[in-house]
Amino acid sequence: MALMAGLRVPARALLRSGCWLRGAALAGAEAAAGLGAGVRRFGSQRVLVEPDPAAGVAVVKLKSPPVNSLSLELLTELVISLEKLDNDKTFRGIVLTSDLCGVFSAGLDLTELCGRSPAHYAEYWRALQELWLRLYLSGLVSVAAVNGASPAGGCLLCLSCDYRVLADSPSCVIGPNETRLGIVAPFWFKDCMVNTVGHRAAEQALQLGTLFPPAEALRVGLVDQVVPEDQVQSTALAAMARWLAIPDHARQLTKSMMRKPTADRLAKHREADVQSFVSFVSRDSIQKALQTYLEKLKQKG
Ligand SMILES: CC/C=C\CCC/C=C/C(=O)SCCNC(=O)CCNC(=O)[C@H](O)C(C)(C)COP(=O)(O)OP(=O)(O)OC[C@H]1O[C@@H](n2cnc3c(N)ncnc32)[C@H](O)[C@@H]1OP(=O)(O)O
Repeated sequence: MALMAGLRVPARALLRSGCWLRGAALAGAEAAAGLGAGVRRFGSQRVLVEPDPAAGVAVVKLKSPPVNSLSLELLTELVISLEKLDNDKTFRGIVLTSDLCGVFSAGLDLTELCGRSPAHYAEYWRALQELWLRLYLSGLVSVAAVNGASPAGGCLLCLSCDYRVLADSPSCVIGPNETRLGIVAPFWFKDCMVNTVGHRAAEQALQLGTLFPPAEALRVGLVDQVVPEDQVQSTALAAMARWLAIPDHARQLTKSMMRKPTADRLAKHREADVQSFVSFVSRDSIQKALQTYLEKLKQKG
């Protein structure tokens, strides 16, 4: 304990990243899923990809301790992994999950949004747009296995998938809490919310910055299933099997028909959206609000 207190961040990071206590159970689950025997993991420093070529499915795990906040590096690595999987005919589906315990993704990395240059904000926002467009329009079936808290940008990742399974734990809150930070979700995040939960529920959640506990997230339709924590990945894989039973071409054309009009609203005006973000985030009042929020988070930790 004293050692862990002395090495606060690394110890927490290790606990989360390794999920030490669950290591043996996970190894067993991997073996049961057919991983390990001749099947190679790939990916990058922050994104672990566990392929199951026989099933045509890859489990994509975010592993950027301590909280999988969406840094420029994580966004870039995730786009690269998704592009690779999208272009590999072996794969028909991905399960997106977290390799950390208790957190799916803390959303945008606030250190990317504070005290940086306009050029940096623009580069960061382009990377976020790129990730959203790639995930939202992916021809692969995407199932989010949400095994931890998923505020704001974390929620956006989940909403961009085709199906969401959330762990039934009080810490596994999900929702668009931006206004609570004094910031505003982009219109394409708003559109995703509306498309998922309907206009009235989206309006309330976005204005109030609601973080839904699991039962409420299920009730409002933000997630499709809530299951015990240790069943999130297996439930996501079972859901995946149902989606993969549909012929790809018909499902993909239908997905595109449903999603392209939403994606096009951004795709056709990407640069204007970048400039609007840069001017918003550069305001003194927004910088102050973000700094204050980040300091509160650090004090809490
Ligand atoms: C101007 C922008 C305009 C529009 C953009 C709108 C679109 C999207 C916006 C966003 O996504 S904003 C980010 C919103 N995210 C949050 O509000 C989540 C904040 N974090 C938390 O609530 C918690 O950290 C947690 C995810 C529930 C995990 O809690 P836990 O107790 O497990 O960890 P702890 O709080 O101690 O954090 C550990 C460590 O990580 C740092 N941290 C947390 N979140 C972020 C983050 N989003 N960005 C950067 N850093 C983050 C936290 O400060 C701690 O750091 P420390 O170890 O140095 O103390």
